Amino acid sequence: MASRRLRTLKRWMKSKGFQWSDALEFVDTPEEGIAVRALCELKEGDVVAKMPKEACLTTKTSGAREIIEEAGLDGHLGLAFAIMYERSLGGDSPWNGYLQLLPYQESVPIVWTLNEVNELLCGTELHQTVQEDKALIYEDWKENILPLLDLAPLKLNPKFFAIEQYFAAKSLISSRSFEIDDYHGSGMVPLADLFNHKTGAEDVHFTAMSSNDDSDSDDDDSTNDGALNEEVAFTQSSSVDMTASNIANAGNCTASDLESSSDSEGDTSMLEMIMIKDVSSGTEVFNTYGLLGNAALLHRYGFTEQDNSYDIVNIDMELVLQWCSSTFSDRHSRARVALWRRLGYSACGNQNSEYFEISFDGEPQIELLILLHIMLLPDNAYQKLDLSVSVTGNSHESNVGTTLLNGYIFPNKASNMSKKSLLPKNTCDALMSLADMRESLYGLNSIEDDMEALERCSLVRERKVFHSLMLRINERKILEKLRKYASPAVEMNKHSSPRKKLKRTTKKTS
Ligand SMILES: C[S@@+](CC[C@H](N)C(=O)[O-])C[C@H]1O[C@@H](n2cnc3c(N)ncnc32)[C@H](O)[C@@H]1O
Repeated sequence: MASRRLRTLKRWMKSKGFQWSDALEFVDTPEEGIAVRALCELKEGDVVAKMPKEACLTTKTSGAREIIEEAGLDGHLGLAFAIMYERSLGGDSPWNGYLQLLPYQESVPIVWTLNEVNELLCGTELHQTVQEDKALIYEDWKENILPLLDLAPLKLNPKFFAIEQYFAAKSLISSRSFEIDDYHGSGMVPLADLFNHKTGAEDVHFTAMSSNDDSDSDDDDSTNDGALNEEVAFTQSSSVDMTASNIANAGNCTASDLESSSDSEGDTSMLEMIMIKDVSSGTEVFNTYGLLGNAALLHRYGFTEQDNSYDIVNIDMELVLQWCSSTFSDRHSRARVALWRRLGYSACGNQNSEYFEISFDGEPQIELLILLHIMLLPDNAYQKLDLSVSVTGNSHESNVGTTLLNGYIFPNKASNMSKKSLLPKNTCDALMSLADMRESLYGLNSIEDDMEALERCSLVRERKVFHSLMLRINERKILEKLRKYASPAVEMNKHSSPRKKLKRTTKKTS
């Protein structure tokens, strides 16, 4: 039996022209919220849900459109204002039936208190990012939203536009919004946002047909007529309106396919959820929010996954320089870093925040290995290399997948060969030191303490503690693997996996 809030949502969706397969069931539990389940077998290619763009909550459809446009509130700032505005209308909002189902906020770290952020995220990839996010979000609100509350003709009720409401709206956007099209930008897509996420094992995809004609926007350069824009960031499906013409055998719960927009001559007014694999009866139907590590999942969606192979740990350039300063003079370190750069190497990030990635397998980025190696070169070897770079330029990469630096061979970026087997001992020692320094950022608790704490922790009652422990522990396990990688005693797997192309996803801003 569906919960009252789900029944209200379904009535609202029907009244707005949403369609969903009767083979989908929405399940609402107090512990886990809403999930979507297959009531019978679903087949790859089935269109299981259709959502009218006009019924999505966007800066174009909201009653606040004029205010948003006049105030120049772009992107997510405008969408957050639209959410606060529609919430302020209560029962008078056209989205009331949808808004009543949403949580007040999603428990993502931007809505945690600063104390919680400092305590729970200390040392993790998210700590600094979330501190910065909180400050930036506050500034955005103060600069753009607060002044609107003083404009009498707008008659905005300050209660619904306070900083807490802004943070809450931002948390809903980060965890539930979709990129709709060039005209609407990102928006809240009812029904699509009921599906939970599974990394790399999703069942449905969210698709949006680019609309060129339903727009009065002046950017006429959207050339992808009828092209399917696949949104990799989550989504789900919902059940079909029984009146949909192409539902077969609904009474017997045979999965029915809604007419796809791509079949119906590029109907750009509808968004769709399409099955990308067969799903058997009784199982949950998952979307994907992207191939994300735990830091990014917690940051945007408020949860983590056990054994997430997209996890990474970063070692900041600052930490590397700190290690250098404990062994070498500043002059030495600066000269070696400069040579490393002249050889054409760089770290991830930008000049203000450079970092090196350690993959889920504990493998450091090759650029870090080369920097450490150059840092540790004896003076005469350094001078020889420096001279040869001055004479021949930075032609240090050969074509055969390796780089030869003063007698040591390093694999090139694209190369697959094991890096460890080629590492000089002093580079391994430096890696060990860096692993220890990175580990110390987590504070006094050992990884064993964290694991015990996780065992005692209730996912339902202590969600923030649970997911932050999961993040910490998995990051620390990567550092353990880095130590193994750098340890001369352990024979490494010579067929190490190719580095996954991972970005530092935690730097995202909503
Ligand atoms: C788009 S909503 C999905 C529907 C949501 N379960 C609800 O109750 O409305 C995204 C949110 O669902 C939850 N969620 C999604 N996938 C999850 C997963 N694999 N594990 C835990 N929570 C998940 C997170 O709270 C996330 O912010």
